[in-house]
Amino acid sequence: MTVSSAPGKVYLFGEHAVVYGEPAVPCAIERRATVTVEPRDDDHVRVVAEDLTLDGFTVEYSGSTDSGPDVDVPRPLVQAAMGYIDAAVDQARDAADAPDAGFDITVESAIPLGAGLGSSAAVVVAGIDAATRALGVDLDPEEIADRAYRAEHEVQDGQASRADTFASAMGGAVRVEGDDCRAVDAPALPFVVGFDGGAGDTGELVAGVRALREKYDFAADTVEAIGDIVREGETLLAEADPESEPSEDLLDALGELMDFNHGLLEALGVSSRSLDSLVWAARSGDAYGAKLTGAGGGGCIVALDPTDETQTALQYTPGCVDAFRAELATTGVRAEDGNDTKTSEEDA
Ligand SMILES: Nc1ncnc2c1ncn2[C@@H]1O[C@H](COP(=O)(O)OP(=O)(O)OP(=O)(O)O)[C@@H](O)[C@H]1O
Ligand SMILES: C[C@@](O)(CCO)CC(=O)[O-]
Ligand SMILES: [Mg+2]
Repeated sequence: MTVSSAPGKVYLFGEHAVVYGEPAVPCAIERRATVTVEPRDDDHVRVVAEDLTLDGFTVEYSGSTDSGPDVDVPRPLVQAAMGYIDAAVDQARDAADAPDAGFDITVESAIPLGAGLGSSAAVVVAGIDAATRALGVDLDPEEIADRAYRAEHEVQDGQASRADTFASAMGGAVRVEGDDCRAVDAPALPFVVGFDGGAGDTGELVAGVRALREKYDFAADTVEAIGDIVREGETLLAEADPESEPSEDLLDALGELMDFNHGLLEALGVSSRSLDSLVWAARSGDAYGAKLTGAGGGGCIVALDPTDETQTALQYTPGCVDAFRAELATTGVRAEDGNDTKTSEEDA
């Protein structure tokens, strides 16, 4: 049996624009998805995913995952629920050159679904790691990131960046611009997350931005302006000492850029009334800045505040179902079963 976990993420800056080649800075956070894989003697795949909104279900199917499972649930719902796991299974079979490998898979996750914290990327990254290790293949985190990107790209109809999957596989703060993905040395930022209990459809929201960008030059300019915000923000991060607490000046400047970034995302139509209300609650709670994170439509906002004030303000805001501090996850994908050669090599 192999068990792997991978973290979710918040975007300090740059979601959506990253799909069109602008840079983005997502940061992995200590909320993880854990995938347990047991190889089977046949070619069946059996998935237990208790956190899915279908109230938890169990399916069993054989052969190619293309044919889909035979269960009594509307097909689009199952596809939405199963697409990422299916794609992770396909990637693992391909990496191990074992097209007929079968698995029993259990998914457990502390990352709310569709809420902008990268639940899909974490499940795919942890799933590929656990399933390839179950087949005796040990991929390095960069290769898992690449395969997880291909999985998200496929499920999201060709509309995905490498940002979520790279952050989840590598951990820490990262910078992604097209195919160029790298770690960023950043001080530990005091992230506070507010959750409105909702979710957005990543594919639909990305398609909406794409349509606006094609219709209006000023929408294309807005996407580029988000890229300018990211470039400004990464200059600030590069000047900061990654070993020290972030200074008040740095938090002030980053917060201003986050507020601006949220405004541009709002203009591109991916915010919502409840996300805006959480953003404003965080700002009046004394956050240095606040913005939606991830695809938007509903879900989470991220704010910067080293004190408890923003979290408290969010907790008292109608429509906020959860508010918590999100620590930077310094480790990306990792084995939870003691069988990881990646970690043992580092230890040696
Ligand atoms: N615990 C889980 N078990 C099984 N599948 C999951 C789980 N968590 C997420 N998924 C898969 O990921 C999908 C949600 O991914 P989606 O990209 O829409 O949102 P997200 O990744 O949470 O947010 P964002 O991409 O905006 O950061 C779910 O529909 C499901 O297919
Ligand atoms: C909206 C988006 O930029 C982030 C979703 O977390 C989509 C992507 O990068 O694939
Ligand atoms: Mg996602």
